[in-house]
This record gives sequence, C-alpha cells and structure tokens, in this order.
Amino acid sequence: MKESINQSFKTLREKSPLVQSITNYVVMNNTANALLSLGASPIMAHAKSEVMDMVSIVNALVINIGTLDEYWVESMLMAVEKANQLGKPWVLDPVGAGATRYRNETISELLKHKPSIIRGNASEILSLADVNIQSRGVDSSHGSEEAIQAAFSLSKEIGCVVCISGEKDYIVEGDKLSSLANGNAMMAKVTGMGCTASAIVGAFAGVENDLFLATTSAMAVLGVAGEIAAEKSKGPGTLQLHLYDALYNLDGEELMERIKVES
Ligand SMILES: Nc1ncnc2c1ncn2[C@@H]1O[C@H](COP(=O)(O)OP(=O)(O)O)[C@@H](O)[C@H]1O
Ligand SMILES: Cc1ncsc1CCOP(=O)(O)O
Ligand SMILES: [Mg+2]
Repeated sequence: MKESINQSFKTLREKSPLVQSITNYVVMNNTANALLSLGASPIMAHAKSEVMDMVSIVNALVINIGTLDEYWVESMLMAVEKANQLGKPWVLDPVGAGATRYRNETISELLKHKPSIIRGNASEILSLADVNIQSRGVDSSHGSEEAIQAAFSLSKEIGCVVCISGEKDYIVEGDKLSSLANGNAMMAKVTGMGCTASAIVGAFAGVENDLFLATTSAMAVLGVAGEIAAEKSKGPGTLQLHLYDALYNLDGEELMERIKVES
C-alpha cells in the first residue's frame, strides 16, 4: 500500500490535476492554497452560467455544503449531473450533516447523484448513514472509529468510497478498509482542515483511477504534512502556514518514512 501511495503522489506532482470546488466561504482561500502547495491547480466556480462548462475541463469536482444556500445548491446539482455524464470523479464533503433539516435535505438530493467519494468527520458520516445523532455543527462529537460500520453501510448503499477523518482516518470501499495514524490533534483547531482534506482527495481522484487508493493517498499526504507542520508550530495560526510549506516541500522519501498505514 505504501508503495502505491508514493506512486500516486508522484503521478499527482507530474500531472498537476485541475480541481473544481463549489465550496464554502470560510475555506475557499485555505483550500486553494493547499492545492497549489501540493502541486495541483484549484478553480472555484459556482455560477450556473458556467458551472457545467467548467466541469468539462477539470479533472475532478469537489462539492462542499459548508455555507450552502438555494442558488449554490442548484449549481451543485448541475455540476454533479455534468460530472456523472462525463464520468469524472466527484467528492462530497457533507459539512455539518445532521445539524439542520436543510443540510440533511440537500445531502439527500446530492446522494441521489452518487458521489464517487464521501469525506467527512465521524458525526457527519454517522448522520449520512441515518444513525440518529445530535450533530454539534461542523466539528465532530464522535471518534472516527465509531463511524466505521456506518461507513461500510454507506459505501455499499451508494457504491462509493467513504473516508472518516479524525485522530485516525479510515477509508472504506465495499469490504475494504484502510486506516492512517498520521496527523496531529492541533489540525482540528484550524478551520477548514477537513475541507482541505476533501480538496486533496479531489486532486488525487483526478489522477488515480483507483479511488480507494486515491483517497488513502490523499489522507496520508495531508496527515504526514500536518504532523511535519505541527512539529514547527506553536499554535493553529502557524500550523496553517507551516502546512502549506510542508505540502510544498514534501518528497516521496519523507512520505514513505512517516506513513502509518494499515490495510
Ligand atoms: N486528533 C487528531 N490527531 C491527528 N490528526 C487529526 C486529529 N483530528 C483531526 N486530524 C486530521 O485533521 C484533518 C481534518 O480532519 P477532521 O478534523 O476530522 O475534519 P473536519 O474539519 O471536517 O471535522 C484530517 O487530516 C485528520 O486526519
Ligand atoms: C466553520 C464553518 N462554518 C461553515 S463551513 C465552515 C468550515 C468548516 O470546515 P472544516 O469542516 O474543514 O473544519
Ligand atoms: Mg468538515
């Protein structure tokens, strides 16, 4: 698995995928910078007049419902329909799933279009799998291991890869499971770290056809870069900056040395 992750990381750097995000106002800048630092190319576009043309030229699409509204949801539905028509991978980040009825209804609509990959924290994945939980907004109130069974059911129901992030990240597809024990607890204190994870998942999905491997690779790279950044940081502010530098400077050798993956 480690060798395959390293190979998909090399491919990402060679191909520099173009990743379209329809994402929230909070994280547009963080996620665009993280993709650039990694070696991918970001484009944020949500206008209904261009959204389908944009999907036609990108390698992957990321749909993030963090600050949804009616116009944006229509754009999202147009974009995912186009991505499916063209056979392009799309990632769903169900930010704040379970917090409000509007979020849940929007997620149900999006799930009908069968995302290629879903990446969320444990509370969000539990909510998507219809486990009756009280969500506290965008942050998880559950450990990632608590959502593994929910991720298996969701993966089988939708036919997609599901990633649960947290202290340990779990990636599920059908009966397959991989886990990663990289990262640092301070990462949860930077807003948009999960959205960054989803954007990076999109970047790997844009170059790697095996979406289970693409998702595991993305979470490995972010986990390793996050722990390198945390070693240099005194708090969340510098962690965000060091994360860009760590993504930019990461090489295959250090990635291989640090990855803690099980599959
Ligand atoms: N306690 C932790 N230890 C190590 N890594 C963590 C921890 N909490 C979050 N991360 C990492 O931070 C990133 C964002 O995950 P998470 O905080 O679960 O997403 P979200 O921001 O959507 O809630 C992931 O790469 C995850 O592995
Ligand atoms: C705080 C907040 N509110 C709406 S979207 C958002 C960002 C959430 O980002 P993440 O899930 O990556 O922490
Ligand atoms: Mg999130």
